[in-house]
Amino acid sequence: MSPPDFDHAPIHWQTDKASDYQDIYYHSAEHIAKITINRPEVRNAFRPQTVRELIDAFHRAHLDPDIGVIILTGAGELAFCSGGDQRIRGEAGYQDDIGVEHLNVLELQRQIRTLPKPVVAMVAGYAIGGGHVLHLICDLTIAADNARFGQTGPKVGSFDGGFGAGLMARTVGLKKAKEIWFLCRQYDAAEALAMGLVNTVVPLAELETETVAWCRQMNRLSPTALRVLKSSFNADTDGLAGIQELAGNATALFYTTAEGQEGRNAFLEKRAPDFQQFPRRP
Ligand SMILES: CC(C)(COP(=O)(O)OP(=O)(O)OC[C@H]1O[C@@H](n2cnc3c(N)ncnc32)[C@H](O)[C@@H]1OP(=O)(O)O)[C@@H](O)C(=O)NCCC(=O)NCCSC(=O)CCC(=O)c1ccccc1C(=O)O
Repeated sequence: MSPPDFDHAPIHWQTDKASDYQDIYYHSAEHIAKITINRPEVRNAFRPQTVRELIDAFHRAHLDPDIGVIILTGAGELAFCSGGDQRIRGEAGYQDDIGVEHLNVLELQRQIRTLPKPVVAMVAGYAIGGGHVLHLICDLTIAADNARFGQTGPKVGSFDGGFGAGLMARTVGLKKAKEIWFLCRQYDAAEALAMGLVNTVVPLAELETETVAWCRQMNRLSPTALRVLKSSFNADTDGLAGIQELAGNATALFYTTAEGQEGRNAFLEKRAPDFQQFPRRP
């Protein structure tokens, strides 16, 4: 008899009743937060309000010490996200309720990169345009077998020359990244797996179960090791901001040591610090 598979057991999400999001859902259970773009009528395209709410939800999951891993997904089976809502695209960005034009998804991208917890994209259906970039930014991607991936920028008069181009090239290689952007083709889940764009492909009916299993496995590991690894993977791509994130982790760890605390204590006690007591390790 095989042992019980707790990783794939059902999960019972708690809905957050306190938040008044219009465009997203926030669920949590077992140290996992699940953030869902809920605009299925437009294949989960985002508007400035959607992005504002996503930033708020990620901030919340970031600050919650009970959350170890975050899932980003889209409502329904037809799409993860179809990028910026083209119906409200103005002359210089996406218009909010009072007509101000934004490209605030770029802020969300940076937030997911620097958030010190693993973020997993759970993709059913289309991940297209800015929605494709969002899954790319996430640390891992679990795809359903109905997933379809691609960029449309040069077709609809847009492009993402930041992470959308640079991180794509580092993920799938330069030639493939240029193909994705220059030809605006769509790729099925098997092709995405073959080019290293996703981590695994599962039947649609098993998408959430498998994603949760991966999250449960990560939640059993050292949060500090995962945190420092994430910033290490991102450091060179993200330049000084990446080094800042990695170094910030070193500073936070240093603060927890007696050596780091000696400096603070000496200042508060108005005496000279005694760093001679600490070893110069090889
Ligand atoms: C996603 C599709 C391939 C799905 O096709 P299909 O299943 O056949 O459904 P449709 O009938 O086409 O769509 C159903 C319904 O949804 C509407 N819709 C779909 N996508 C959008 C959208 N992005 N905006 C608005 N509305 C959308 C569609 O019109 C239908 O509505 P009806 O009323 O029923 O007609 C297909 O829908 C598709 O190709 N969609 C468009 C994909 C696209 O081109 N997206 C925009 C890419 S550009 C972008 O995302 C920029 C983002 C950004 O902010 C940015 C800015 C600066 C730098 C970087 C970025 C960045 O990329 O992040």
